[in-house]
Amino acid sequence: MSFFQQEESDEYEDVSTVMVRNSHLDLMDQDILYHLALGSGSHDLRAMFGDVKFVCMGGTPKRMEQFAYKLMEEISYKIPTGTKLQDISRYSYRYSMYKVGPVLCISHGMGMPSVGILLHEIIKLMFHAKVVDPVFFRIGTSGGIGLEGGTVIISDEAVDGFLQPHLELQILGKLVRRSSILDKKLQWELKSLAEPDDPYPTMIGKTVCTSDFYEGQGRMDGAFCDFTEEEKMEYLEKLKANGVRNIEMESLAFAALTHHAGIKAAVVCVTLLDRLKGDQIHYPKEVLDEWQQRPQALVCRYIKKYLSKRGMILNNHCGSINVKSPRRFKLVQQESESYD
Ligand SMILES: O=P(O)(O)O[C@@H]1C[C@H](O)[C@@H](CO)O1
Ligand SMILES: O=c1cc[nH]c(=O)[nH]1
Repeated sequence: MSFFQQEESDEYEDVSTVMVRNSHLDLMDQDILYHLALGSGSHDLRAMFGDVKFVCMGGTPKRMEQFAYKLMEEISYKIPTGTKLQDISRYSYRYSMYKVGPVLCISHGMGMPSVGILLHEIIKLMFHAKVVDPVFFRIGTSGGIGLEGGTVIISDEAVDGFLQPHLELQILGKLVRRSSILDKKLQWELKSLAEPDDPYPTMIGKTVCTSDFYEGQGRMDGAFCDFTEEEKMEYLEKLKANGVRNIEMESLAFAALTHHAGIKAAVVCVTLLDRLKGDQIHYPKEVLDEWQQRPQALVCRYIKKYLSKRGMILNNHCGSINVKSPRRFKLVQQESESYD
């Protein structure tokens, strides 16, 4: 029996809207989500985003646009002929955001400061829109530890370079720690969706999150390097011995901030190389593009399964859904531009 069969739908029953932990927001007459080019005064956030169930984030605008179109196909979400998905945050010139029925697909840029700013604003967006129990995913890339390129890792824990499971923030000149906890059950549900035919392994493991791609990840090919090959290998072997499967740059902030907001979240990354064998990412673009789609495929299966189980897979015309569904997905007005 699969995980999904064992855990019947009550595990997913909607129970609460997203809460922010900031009483000051109540005193503001409007909240400008500056980096999203949205605001509670300028937009009807409830009407635009009230039906969101999943928020998917990844580094680049292109990946997230590609993911949005993949989802469209998978959940039969239609937009008017001759139009294309609109980048809702295009006027921020920071992040890109696409909405496909109940799924938001957003680029988060590189590193924890970038994903942290985005999470503050997306969590507030969920709050203003009165979104009920959303699930957040990061679909990313990473360096493998003793694993070949193309391996999919579902993070069971996000830790820093000292292997500590918390995010350290400097707030008002003081160090504040937030636990970087990810939802265990969600990890196993995702793992259960890896198919025997997938031509690559999918595994659960610990993820190290660093503040830098080069020296911070023990690379010797940056502009600077003050350590030896032996010191580098000693560190990477230590990570391996401690159950670390991959290294990337966002999971710690992603896990800590979603956990602080009480949001269920998962990090799914593909490895682009084995860091025990080298530093440079030398695979052809086509190979890397295909690898990047692997975490997307897993998350897509999860979303599809969730929606199918509730009779929420969309019908064949714009934004409508089955009558069984308790909520209606909204079609954010799409641009009247033809596909490129
Ligand atoms: O989601 P992405 O592919 O951006 O994640 C990793 C971590 C850094 O943002 C970036 C470094 O190349 O890739
Ligand atoms: O080695 C890698 C590859 C992708 N992203 C990272 O942060 N590190």
